[in-house]
Amino acid sequence: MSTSTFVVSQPLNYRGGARFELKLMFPLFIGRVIATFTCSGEKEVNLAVQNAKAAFKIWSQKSGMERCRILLEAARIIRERKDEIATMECINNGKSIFEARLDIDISWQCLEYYAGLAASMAGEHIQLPGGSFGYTRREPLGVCVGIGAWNYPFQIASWKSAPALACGNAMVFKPSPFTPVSALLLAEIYTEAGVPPGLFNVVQGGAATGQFLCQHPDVAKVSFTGSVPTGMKIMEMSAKGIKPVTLELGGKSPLIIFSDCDMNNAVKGALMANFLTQGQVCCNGTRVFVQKEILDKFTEEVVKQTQRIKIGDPLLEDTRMGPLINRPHLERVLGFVKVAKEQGAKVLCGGDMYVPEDPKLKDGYYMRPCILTNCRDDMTCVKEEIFGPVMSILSFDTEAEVLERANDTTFGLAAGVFTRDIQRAHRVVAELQAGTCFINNYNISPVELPFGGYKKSGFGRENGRVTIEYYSQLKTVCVEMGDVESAF
Ligand SMILES: NC(=O)c1ccc[n+]([C@@H]2O[C@H](COP(=O)([O-])OP(=O)(O)OC[C@H]3O[C@@H](n4cnc5c(N)ncnc54)[C@H](O)[C@@H]3O)[C@@H](O)[C@H]2O)c1
Ligand SMILES: NCCCC=O
Repeated sequence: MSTSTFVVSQPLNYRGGARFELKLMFPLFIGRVIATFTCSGEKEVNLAVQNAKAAFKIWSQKSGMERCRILLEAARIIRERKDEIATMECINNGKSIFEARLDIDISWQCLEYYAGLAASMAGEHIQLPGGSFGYTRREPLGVCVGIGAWNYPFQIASWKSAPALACGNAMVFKPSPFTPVSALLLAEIYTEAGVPPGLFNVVQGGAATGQFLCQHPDVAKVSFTGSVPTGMKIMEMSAKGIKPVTLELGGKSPLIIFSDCDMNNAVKGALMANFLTQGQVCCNGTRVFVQKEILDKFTEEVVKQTQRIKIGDPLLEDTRMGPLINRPHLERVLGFVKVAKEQGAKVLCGGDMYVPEDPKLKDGYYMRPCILTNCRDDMTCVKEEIFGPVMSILSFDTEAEVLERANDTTFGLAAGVFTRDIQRAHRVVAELQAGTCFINNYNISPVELPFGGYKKSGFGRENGRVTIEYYSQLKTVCVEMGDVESAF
């Protein structure tokens, strides 16, 4: 597959175990149209939900072990087709092939993890007086909807569908219209692995399609990944149907670097916290607080390493940064850099458009990764989610001061701390108002650990054992072994 020739010719909607055609939208890769499709309307959404309902009847009757075997087989197929899926993801999103492979690894690991839990899902037995007893059953919810963002298309589809299917649910998934391609591969893999046709469906489209899904009376739950403003709308629509929601939203996370840190690791951590997927990562630690004593040394080293990041064709092995998702987004990110300068920040590197020498990449939405210094907490670049490769460096004196400033945000997705002082590390993370905290690392995603936000970054969790609770409901059964003692 090559950067200049890739075009999708197969249909991009998936219902009842097969692809079906609709045409109109035009996702781009490096400035070129790679596929066309039309948004699913009310009729298509309804058909997908009906297909999912029919498949749910079969799937929910299977034992945990039976579901486990099929999910393990799907994980095996993903592993076997890793390079092909990663290539598709790279073209779908623009992230480097190196990173796309990591995303696919995390995806099959997620399926494997929930396959394991499917077999061990169980309720409780509770002894009551006189030989009576009660027990609980963990039951699926029904048809769940997954709505995804464009930054981790395959991984988001996996993180939502794996726990949903493990619990016995069916799913209708809507990818972002900017990255419609790779969720289809997951749908085909589930079918090949043996799920009933219709268990995992893909409907393509934007806001209107998403609304049809959220408002559908036969949908039992919505799991959403995306921005805070859209999250509010999803919650409002779900509230009208009393549907449980999981909201994985945006962030503006702090990364705190104390002067006693291992400098090498802290610099590597700051790069991991800011420049994966061209900086388009929800949990990025974009507010980098550095203790005054090491500010100059840290800044010098982080700039040096940022300037070495290889930007270019994401399909090449040594590329670490591809193009941003589209032109409006690139312009938005560059706009943040412009405002930062106007507000007094100093650009130490990058922050401008980048035109690769390779002529086939010339229409791509590239920018050079940017480091801003002289930042203040009240600047726009420090307060708002930029969702691009822009790191803001802020200095601090004391632990108490940095904690107050780190928590001074309406977001609460993630946070990180670098220090060699183990007691300080735990004391600081205990005070940080964030759903996911990293000590001496950043932006790693072990599927065994729950991931999700505090405050406006959302609620509910993905990954980890706890997610079973977000895709199932508890039934209590009370069993009388004696006679009824009537009050009447
Ligand atoms: N917390 C997380 O796990 C996580 C992960 C990835 C991205 N994000 C966040 O996602 C945002 C970037 O993604 P985006 O630009 O795709 O977000 P977005 O909110 O614009 O869109 C997300 C999805 O919602 C759909 N949508 C839009 N309007 C809708 C509506 N009214 N009803 C139903 N669906 C609707 C879109 O088509 C898309 O599929 C950032 O804020 C980022 O932080 C969060
Ligand atoms: N590695 C998963 C990050 C999800 C947020 O964008």
